[in-house]
Amino acid sequence: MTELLTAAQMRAIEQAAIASGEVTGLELMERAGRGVVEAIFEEWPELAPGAGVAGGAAPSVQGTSPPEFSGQNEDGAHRAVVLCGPGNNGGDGFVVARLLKEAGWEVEVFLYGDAGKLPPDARVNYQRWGEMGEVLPLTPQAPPELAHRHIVIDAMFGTGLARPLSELGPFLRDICDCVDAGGSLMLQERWPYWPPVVAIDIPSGICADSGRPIFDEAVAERIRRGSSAACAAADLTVTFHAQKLGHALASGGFWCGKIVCADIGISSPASRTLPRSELVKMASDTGSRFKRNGHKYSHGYALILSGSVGKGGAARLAARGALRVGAGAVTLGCPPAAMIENAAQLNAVMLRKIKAADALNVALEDTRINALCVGPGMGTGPREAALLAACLEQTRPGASPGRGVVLDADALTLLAQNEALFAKLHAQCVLTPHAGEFARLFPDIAEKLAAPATKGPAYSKVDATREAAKRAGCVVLFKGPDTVIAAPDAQCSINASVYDRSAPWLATAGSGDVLAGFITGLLARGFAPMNAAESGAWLHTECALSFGPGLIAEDLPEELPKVFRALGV
Ligand SMILES: NC(=O)C1=CN([C@@H]2O[C@H](COP(=O)(O)OP(=O)(O)OC[C@H]3O[C@@H](n4cnc5c(N)ncnc54)[C@H](OP(=O)(O)O)[C@@H]3O)[C@@H](O)[C@H]2O)[C@@H](O)CC1
Ligand SMILES: [K+]
Repeated sequence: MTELLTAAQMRAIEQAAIASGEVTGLELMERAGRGVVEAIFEEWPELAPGAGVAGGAAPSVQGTSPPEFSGQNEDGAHRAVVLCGPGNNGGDGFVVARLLKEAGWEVEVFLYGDAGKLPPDARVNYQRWGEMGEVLPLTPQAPPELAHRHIVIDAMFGTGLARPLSELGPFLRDICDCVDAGGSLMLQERWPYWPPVVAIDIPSGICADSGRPIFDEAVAERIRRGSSAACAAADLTVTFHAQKLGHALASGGFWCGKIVCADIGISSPASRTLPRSELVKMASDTGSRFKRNGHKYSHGYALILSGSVGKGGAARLAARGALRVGAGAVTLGCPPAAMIENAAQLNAVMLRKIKAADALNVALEDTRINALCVGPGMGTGPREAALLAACLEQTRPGASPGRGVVLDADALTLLAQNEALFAKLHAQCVLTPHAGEFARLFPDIAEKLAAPATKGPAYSKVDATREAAKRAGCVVLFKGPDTVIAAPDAQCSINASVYDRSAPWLATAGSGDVLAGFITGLLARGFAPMNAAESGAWLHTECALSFGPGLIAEDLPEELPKVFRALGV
């Protein structure tokens, strides 16, 4: 997990740096533009000065001839189109145009908006560029030619996007087409028709706080007809200082392509999110550190409630996850009829008959049990509702011993159906809904999140999860490729499986049950609910990355020892 900022936080950091005299806005813009150019040359070394493409043919692929068009003008220069917008994102674009021109490129610059209204720093860079080349108007009626160029720079809108880019939609479609068509091709193969698109800060049209494209009904209709796009896709996005929420949430990761964060030399207040090093430390705590001495029960004891005959797989996966993550002992509590089935499948996990709520209360007289997991494969009948009520009662803050409880799957369905149960939620609980479960539990919040984003900053998954956590009075882990974890006091983390942490194979049956087990095991180890949820989610992704494609849920707990070893535990 890395520190992610909102657009407002980034502006505040920038303003503080300027106010302290550390740097001027103009210097920041220069560094931003330089960061973009450096990232381009790093990503495509064949475009870097002295790489041998300029003045010669485009590099060939595996000894084959270069494409008919090699992309250079008659002087052999590389060619770039820079699309600038009316704010400081456009200002960055003018810097990039100047730096590329200084590197010998042929650069065409277009401005969307009125040059007279550019903010001061952008205007200075507009004027500096004006001494080197012309600026043409970017109009939807006469969009610039993108083919036969080496790079397209999207500097139209960044963190200041406030409204839908309605009239630019058809042109954005062309940009998306470049990215779509070129996606699987090597750079030299995509030329001359599909130049790579480099977005400055964030692809234009994407809200930096939510990762959602901002569009209105008119654009939505045009998108449905295929004649428009809501935002400009990118092959490479270069952002500054720190990634923004919109790079990780919703479809942000998809539209950004690859992301690079350029250092523009400003210091900022300490991170309020959990850095990776902290998680590594916490992950280490789940392994050897707490196990240097003591006995199994001093490492935590988890009780996982299971469903009836034939429904025990989910709870068994959770139990295995809890044990592997480091709980000293794990018991699976199941209806008597399911004992034989579970006994045939389990060894290290212990078994106990729990027919109904009274049996659960007896089981919980064992004060060594300090974490519970309720819901995976459990069922949603009256027995299960009573079990859930008993669990909530037995884990309430102040009860002795202190216990944490993970509520997943069928427990979430029961909570959605039963207001009285929902009202019993408390600070020791962790809810782990996927999108469907979240919508059943918090329909009004889900509706807000699903409503089209028509202005920025748009309502985000972070907003939704925070609101849900506050209402429920407990930690909510809202699953997805952009998992968001929030506590009632508004603490929030994102565990996004995007970019180099992308693990689409994690979307496999039973994977959520293992996650519930990981969190339960960490609660048993004494982690606070928020830390247990954050670390569980992070380890879950690490296991998926470590295993790779082909992963099934059973593999996740078995991968943990390898992940711990890699962490130096
Ligand atoms: N913060 C930092 O540290 C650094 C920031 N830097 C850079 O600054 C960027 C942020 O600049 P920014 O604030 O000027 O916002 P930006 O995205 O250029 O757009 C604002 C303009 O767009 C307009 N507008 C909005 N929506 C519109 C629409 N739908 N259709 C039409 N117009 C629309 C809006 O108009 P208004 O709403 O004011 O009427 C305003 O004119 C940031 O992303 C980064 O690239 C770097 O230089 C280095 C350090
Ligand atoms: K942009």
